[in-house]
Amino acid sequence: MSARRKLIAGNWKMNGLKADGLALASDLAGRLKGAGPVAFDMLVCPPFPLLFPVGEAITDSPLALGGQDCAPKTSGAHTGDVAPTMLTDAGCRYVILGHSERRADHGESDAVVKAKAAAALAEGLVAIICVGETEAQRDAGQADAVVAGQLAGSIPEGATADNTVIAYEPVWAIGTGKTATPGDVKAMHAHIRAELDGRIADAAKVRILYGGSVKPGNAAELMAVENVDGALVGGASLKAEDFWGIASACR
Ligand SMILES: O=C(CO)COP(=O)(O)O
Repeated sequence: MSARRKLIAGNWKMNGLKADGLALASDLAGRLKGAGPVAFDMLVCPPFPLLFPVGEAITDSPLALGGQDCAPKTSGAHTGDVAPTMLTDAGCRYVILGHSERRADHGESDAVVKAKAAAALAEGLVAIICVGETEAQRDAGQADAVVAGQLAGSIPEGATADNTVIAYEPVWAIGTGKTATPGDVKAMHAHIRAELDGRIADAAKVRILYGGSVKPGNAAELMAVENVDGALVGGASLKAEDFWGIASACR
């Protein structure tokens, strides 16, 4: 039994309008309330415009709220950006940073991710820092080196097991229906844990999530893998039944 409590995080990405988000979050909050003590923490990360209404709808629930990105600055002339303070103001406790879609769509480098994470930690948010290799990098035998480089470049000073979570999301497994094998996941999560040593205080206590086509049907197998401390879920987090099914696979 791991001392690390599992975190089941839903990344809604750019999906859903207000009514959808409210219905989904309220459904999950209701299930959490009805379930009594559970073996996991549950988090939803809606698009920015939904943070305030969803946050208000789940105020009295253990369901946690997170943003999908934040700026590396606290305020000012940065059109289109969202400050970490704005996330906490909306009720967020977490923020996803360095997701491969942001690295690809917005050219976010490790240095940018690190600056964002530093700003998030300064605001008291928990940073979920995403890493993962592309299919070409894996095929070339570079997966371990790529992930080690991302960890070295993206983790800010002051990171601890309490304020930082790592999410391993192989790019080729995101939204493709392909999942890494339990053996590959075990090897990569052990590699990540070893790389965290010396970079994060209490590295043994850091939660390392797996993400990439996690579904109710494969969750139990993946969540049982050593050093897998939860899931970062995209598509299957948009249906309460599926997301709850994934969480229920946690033992
Ligand atoms: O990118 C992901 C979560 O951040 C994973 O997305 P899918 O679960 O849709 O593959």
